[in-house]
Amino acid sequence: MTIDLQASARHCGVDGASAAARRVIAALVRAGDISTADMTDIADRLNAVADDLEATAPPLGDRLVDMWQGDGNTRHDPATGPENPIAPPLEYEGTADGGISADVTLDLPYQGPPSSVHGGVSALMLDHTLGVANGWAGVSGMTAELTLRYHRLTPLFEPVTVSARQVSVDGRKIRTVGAIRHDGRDCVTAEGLFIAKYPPRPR
Ligand SMILES: CCCCCCCC/C=C\CCCCCCCC(=O)SCCNC(=O)CCNC(=O)[C@H](O)C(C)(C)COP(=O)(O)OP(=O)(O)OC[C@H]1O[C@@H](n2cnc3c(N)ncnc32)[C@H](O)[C@@H]1OP(=O)(O)O
Repeated sequence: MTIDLQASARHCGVDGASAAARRVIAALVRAGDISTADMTDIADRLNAVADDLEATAPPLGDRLVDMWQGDGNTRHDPATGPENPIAPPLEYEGTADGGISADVTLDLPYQGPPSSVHGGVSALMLDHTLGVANGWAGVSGMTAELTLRYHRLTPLFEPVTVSARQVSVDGRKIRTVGAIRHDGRDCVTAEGLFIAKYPPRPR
């Protein structure tokens, strides 16, 4: 059974609020302390929003069940989740080689070297993309090993393509490869070993 590639993003509800929070995160990192904004006032207003959210949040167990509805891709993960403000978010489509890919432009919250993507962020995007490529191919598992090679800097502010495809399934061992590319050149390549096992979803 393959999975839906895109968690259906909504422009209202928590997706809309998460998109707004994503803007706030990027705007804060762009502003820094050399902005003319009154950061004390901004902190007060953001804390007021957090107070509202915390006062009305469901019990954690209920939210975990809600997050893990269905058997396909998730809506809350830190790579694609439309309801997670720290997700870029990646939006996948299928590719002719049976894999998946997403075009994404990252901004300052994801910076490592100057004007370049942080290596850990690249690792996050590739781990998740290899995992979803497995789901797309029909046999998925948990990451046992992820080997990355950083060939050149991955730029911020310009579109890059994150892609992956499943290469083989040997018993419970799944091998998957992927890359982050810019302007047709590899910035980061990945090889993953996944083991066909998943902890049960909270129900
Ligand atoms: C997020 C969940 C979504 C679910 C949705 C499903 C639908 C798909 C849709 C959407 C995809 C979403 C995409 C998510 C992407 C993110 C993925 C992650 O972040 S996963 C979290 C990080 N990974 C861990 O935390 C694993 C922790 N490790 C473990 O739990 C175990 O070590 C595990 C499961 C990897 C293996 O444990 P054992 O007990 O089941 O199996 P044993 O018997 O140890 O190994 C089986 C075979 O594999 C080899 N093996 C195991 N680990 C190895 C390793 N690190 N290197 C080499 N070989 C290894 C062993 O030597 C053995 O080989 P021999 O059968 O004897 O030939």
